[in-house]
Amino acid sequence: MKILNVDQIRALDESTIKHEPIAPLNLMERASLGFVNWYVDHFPATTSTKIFCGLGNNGGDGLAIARLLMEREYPVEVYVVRYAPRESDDFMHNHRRLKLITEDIKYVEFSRDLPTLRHNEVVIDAILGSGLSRPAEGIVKATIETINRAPATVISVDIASGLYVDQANQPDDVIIEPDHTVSFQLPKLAFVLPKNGKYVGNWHLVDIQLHKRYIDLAPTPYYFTQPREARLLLHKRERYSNKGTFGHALLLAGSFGKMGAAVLSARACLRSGVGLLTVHVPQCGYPILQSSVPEAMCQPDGHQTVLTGTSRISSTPPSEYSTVGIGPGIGKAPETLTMLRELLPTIKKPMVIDADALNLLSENRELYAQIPKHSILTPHPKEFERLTKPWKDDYEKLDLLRDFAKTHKLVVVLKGAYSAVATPDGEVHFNATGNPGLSTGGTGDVLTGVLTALLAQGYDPVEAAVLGVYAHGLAGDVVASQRGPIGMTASDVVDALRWE
Ligand SMILES: NC(=O)C1=CN([C@@H]2O[C@H](COP(=O)(O)OP(=O)(O)OC[C@H]3O[C@@H](n4cnc5c(N)ncnc54)[C@H](OP(=O)(O)O)[C@@H]3O)[C@@H](O)[C@H]2O)[C@@H](O)CC1
Ligand SMILES: Nc1ncnc2c1ncn2[C@@H]1O[C@H](COP(=O)(O)OP(=O)(O)O)[C@@H](O)[C@H]1O
Ligand SMILES: [K+]
Repeated sequence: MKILNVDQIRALDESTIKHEPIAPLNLMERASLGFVNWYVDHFPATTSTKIFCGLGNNGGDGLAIARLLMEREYPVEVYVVRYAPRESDDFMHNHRRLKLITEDIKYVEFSRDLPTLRHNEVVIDAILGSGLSRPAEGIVKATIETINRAPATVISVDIASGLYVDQANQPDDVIIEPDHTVSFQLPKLAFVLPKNGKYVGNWHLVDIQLHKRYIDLAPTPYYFTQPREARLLLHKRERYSNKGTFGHALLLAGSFGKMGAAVLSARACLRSGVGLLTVHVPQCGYPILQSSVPEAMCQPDGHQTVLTGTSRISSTPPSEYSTVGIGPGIGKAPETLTMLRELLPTIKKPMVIDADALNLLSENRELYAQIPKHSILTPHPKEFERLTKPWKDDYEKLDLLRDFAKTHKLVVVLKGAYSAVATPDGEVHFNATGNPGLSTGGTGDVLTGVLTALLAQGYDPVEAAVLGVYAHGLAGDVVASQRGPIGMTASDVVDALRWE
């Protein structure tokens, strides 16, 4: 699913009006009805509802929502925040229509006009929408502050008032902090950026049949992966397959005290369909891996506690495996850096690079050029900062991410809520699955195992990253639904991986 910018959203609106064709007012009615259908599903008709409307089309939506809820006999109070002398045409039309069914529209010009908001009521925020062009001030600011202080449940129409759709807010901007945002048809870039979490709440999309062809043709680097799209990437298993069909992966993982990372990664790799798996671990990890992951072959390093790449048993060179995954728990010993330095030029196929392998790279940036093209790197934000440089806001971070992936021709998974998969072409695919239960040690190692398995099976690296990140988050969601997010462990995530 595409994520469009604010100009495209406006043009999409116009394109829908022109091509369907539909009158602008009817489109507003459709959007408002979409919101109301969502509302009715979530809040009973006894819910005391206060709707705050601005003077643009977001306010027009608010007025139409008020009328539609009144028709459904919700106890509704309407407050129009009069911050400017001018109203949009569709606002005016809906204002007239609402006045036909109620005398009781309240106008807020001064702080004293603002009502008291209680915990058992719902506030609908339709003050400012995608037309936001400057920070909220004066009575708009006072209204937003009052709503934010209130114990009421807050729902924003389309986007929280004061939040920009696709550009950074300033730290002192006053923005609605909703419990929910109900937006129209397509997600907005602002919804998937970490700093905006409290200005978005839980977000929901209502389909208002905007012009499909416009959406199909609109150029954008940003996508939001839907379950249906992720599932389409899954390869089917042929009836006449054998373990050779699904690749032989080499995982370089673990060091003294961090063998768990190797175990988790290996288990996840096996749970993700790899045909054969060899894990190269320091000698101290040999009995651990052999007993905890009997399905994997284990190759002990020549060194007792860290990886050096040497082995006393005769072994296949890394370049001959279907793919190589490196990083979980390896530490940053000088010998391990030497191993990485020697390994990279020999590998000609995309590989998976994570954790301390990324940190070693960031301390030795001359190695970037040696990373096989289209490899998958899986930094969390701190690791990504080490690989690049600090950013001033989430938008600058996104630019850095796209730039890094493009410059080095890599697939970069920037992990976190809504993990972002950046492609060598400069696209970014945001992932929807996952939850805060995954914020626990070892879940990143699990992801490395998953991605290594997919590359070994011959998945295209971008598809592997999009599908793997999706399946990993989904496993986390399954665990959260069974036992709640708080006690989730990385092992639970491995066990919950499913490929269907
Ligand atoms: N596209 C879709 O899918 C559909 C969209 N629909 C709805 O339309 C909404 C967008 O409507 P919109 O363009 O009228 O914008 P909105 O934010 O209501 O008001 C802009 C006005 O506010 C002003 N203004 C700006 N910042 C300000 C500030 N800080 N303080 C005070 N004023 C400020 C600004 O002034 P200006 O920048 O022109 O000087 C302008 O006059 C969208 O969010 C959705 O709800 C649906 O109905 C149909 C389908
Ligand atoms: N709040 C969250 N919502 C969704 N996914 C999350 C959240 N927090 C963490 N994750 C996921 O959990 C994993 C954590 O990886 P990482 O930080 O490398 O952990 P570790 O190094 O302990 O293995 C990533 O895949 C990340 O996307
Ligand atoms: K709003």
